Amino acid sequence: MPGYKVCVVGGAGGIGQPLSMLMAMDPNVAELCVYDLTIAMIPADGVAADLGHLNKAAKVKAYAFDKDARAAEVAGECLTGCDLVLVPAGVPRKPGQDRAALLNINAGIAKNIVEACAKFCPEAVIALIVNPVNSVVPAMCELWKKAGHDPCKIVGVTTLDCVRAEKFVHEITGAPVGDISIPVIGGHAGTTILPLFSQDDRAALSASKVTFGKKGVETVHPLGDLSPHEKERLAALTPALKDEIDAGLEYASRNEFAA
Ligand SMILES: NC(=O)C1=CN([C@@H]2O[C@H](COP(=O)(O)OP(=O)(O)OC[C@H]3O[C@@H](n4cnc5c(N)ncnc54)[C@H](O)[C@@H]3O)[C@@H](O)[C@H]2O)C=CC1
Ligand SMILES: O=C([O-])CC(=O)C(=O)O
Repeated sequence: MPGYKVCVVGGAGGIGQPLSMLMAMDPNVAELCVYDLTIAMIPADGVAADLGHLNKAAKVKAYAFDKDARAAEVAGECLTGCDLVLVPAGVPRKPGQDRAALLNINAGIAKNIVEACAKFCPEAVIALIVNPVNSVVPAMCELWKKAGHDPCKIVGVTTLDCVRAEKFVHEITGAPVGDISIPVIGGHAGTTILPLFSQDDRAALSASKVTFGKKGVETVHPLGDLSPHEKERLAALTPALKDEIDAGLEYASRNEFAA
């Protein structure tokens, strides 16, 4: 087994806890860091203690930092040597709010963490779950590039959209869930989420249009054939997606990692 070191930042939160459990159960993971704030509703220490009792190989450790601390100053032990940093740290939206409203606060949280990754684990793949994914990912990629690092290491996580599309198709068609494979393109926000139902090949393949390798994203695959309806939806969503990417780039133009 490869024996990877993984950190889940926001690891005591709603997404972070089950994600940390999945990581602790993965035989590829030798070391798991559950990183959160000292003010977190559930203490990182408790999450790590419970996960550390799973009869799995991963060694689990907790890190909790003050909300005003700079990760680049305090998170050295936690991040050094990480192969993968998963980031569900951030504020979730409230009913009626859209994901874009979270940009300023969550980009600040992501920047604090990604800046520390640039210092302590610049070779790690950094997977951003924090919303709005469509803006936070381009923002962090730009800042990462400005700091001289390879932007193929920064990815957004939207697997949830594939999982949902596959479940809905299963519920409607009754086809076995394991046989359904629906790629989803367009990003992770309201109308920009475009499931390509026409490409369901019933072939239990990964729904992803991206191939990962040691360097992060190694191949971005073409979209393949789209049905007329999908082409129409893609044309309609592109301006919204572009605006969200531009909002991220605009954030990056006003900010940089602290020296
Ligand atoms: N990409 C996707 O598919 C999805 C993204 N999300 C996004 O993930 C984020 C987290 O959602 P939930 O887990 O439901 O929220 P939550 O509030 O339950 O958990 C967030 C955790 O992040 C921690 N945190 C906040 N600031 C931090 C910082 N500076 N450093 C370290 N930890 C920090 C909090 O203490 C908390 O434990 C939200 O932005 C949400 O919109 C949620 C679901 C799916
Ligand atoms: O809806 C949200 O705010 C959280 C999220 O991204 C999702 O569940 O798809």
